[in-house]
Amino acid sequence: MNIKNINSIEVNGLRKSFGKQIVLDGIDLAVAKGTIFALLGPNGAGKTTLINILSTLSEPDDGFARIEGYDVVSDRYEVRRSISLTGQFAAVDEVLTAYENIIMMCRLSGLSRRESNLRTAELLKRFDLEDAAGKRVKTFSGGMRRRLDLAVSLVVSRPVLFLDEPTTGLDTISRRSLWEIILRLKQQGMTIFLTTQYLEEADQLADEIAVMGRGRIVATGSAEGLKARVGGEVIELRNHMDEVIRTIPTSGSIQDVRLTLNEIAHLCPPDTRFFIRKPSMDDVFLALTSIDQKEVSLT
Ligand SMILES: Nc1ncnc2c1ncn2[C@@H]1O[C@H](COP(=O)(O)OP(=O)(O)OP(=O)(O)O)[C@@H](O)[C@H]1O
Repeated sequence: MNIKNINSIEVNGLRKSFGKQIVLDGIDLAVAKGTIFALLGPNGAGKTTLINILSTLSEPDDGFARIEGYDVVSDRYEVRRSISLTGQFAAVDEVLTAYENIIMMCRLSGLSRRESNLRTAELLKRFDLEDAAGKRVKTFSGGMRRRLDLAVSLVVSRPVLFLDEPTTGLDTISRRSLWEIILRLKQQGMTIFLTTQYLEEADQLADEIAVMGRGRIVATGSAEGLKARVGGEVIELRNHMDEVIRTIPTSGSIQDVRLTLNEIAHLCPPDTRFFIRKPSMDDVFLALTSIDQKEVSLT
C-alpha cells in the first residue's frame, strides 16, 4: 500500500543480526523527498546491511522500512520499481565497452532499439563518458568505472537512488566530479541515500547526516548542526613536531577553555601547544562514535 507523505524513506525500529552478532540494533530514520541523506559510519558499522534491507536484497529481523510509501518486505516489487542502486563494487561488464554496457541495460530494461540509442547517448553525455564510449571497461580508471556504474543504474529513471560508498578509493578529482553529478541528480528531484566513510563527503553533499555506531544511529542533523553539538570551539593540542595529539570539545567560553586547559596541563609534555578552532566533521565523528577521548594518549 502506498502511503503518501513527504518522506521518501522511512525506517522504524529496524533490527538485523547475523548469528549472535547484532548488526542493526533498532534503526529509526526518515529521508525527505528530493534531499541527500548521508549515513556515516566506520568499517563494519552496518551501512551496507541497512542499504541491502532498504533495497530489498535482504530482510530485517524486526521493524519496518518504507520507500516512497511501499514496505520493503510486503511491497518488494513496488520498492524495486522505485529505486536505483549502485554498490561498492562496479557492476559493469569489463569486457564490454561503456556504450555496450549502457545499451545492454537499456534493452534488458525493455526499451526499444531507438529508445535505447537515445538514452545511451544521453547518459554517455551526462556522465562525461562520450570520449570513452568505445573503450572496454577494463581499461577504465576507478572514476570512469563509477560514473559508468551510475549511468547504468540510471537507465530507467527512479525517484530514489542508493549509493553505497560511491567514492571509496577514488582520487580527489574523480571524487569531486562524482559529487557534482550527485548534486545534479538531486537538482533533478531525486532522493539520494548514500553511505560514506568520508566526513568531507557527508559535509559537502548531505542535507542530513546520520552517524552510525554499534548498530545504532547515534546522531542525526545537518553538518552544521552536528558540529554545533560537539561544542562551540575545539581545543587542539599539538606536540613539538606540530602533530595533533588530542582534540577536546569545549563550549568556547573563557571559563570552559580555562578549566579544560587547567585539567589537562599537568598531563601534557612541556612543549605542547594549544590552538582553538571550530569543530570539523572529524571531531563530530570522534565524539559520537566509540572512541573515548579520555583514552587517547597524550604522548
Ligand atoms: N551476510 C552476512 N553474514 C554474516 N555477517 C555479515 C553479513 N553481512 C554483513 N555481516 C557482518 O555485519 C557487520 C556489518 O557489515 P556491513 O557490510 O553492513 O558494514 P559496513 O558499515 O557497510 O562496512 P564497510 O564500510 O566495511 O562496508 C560486519 O561485521 C559484517 O562482517
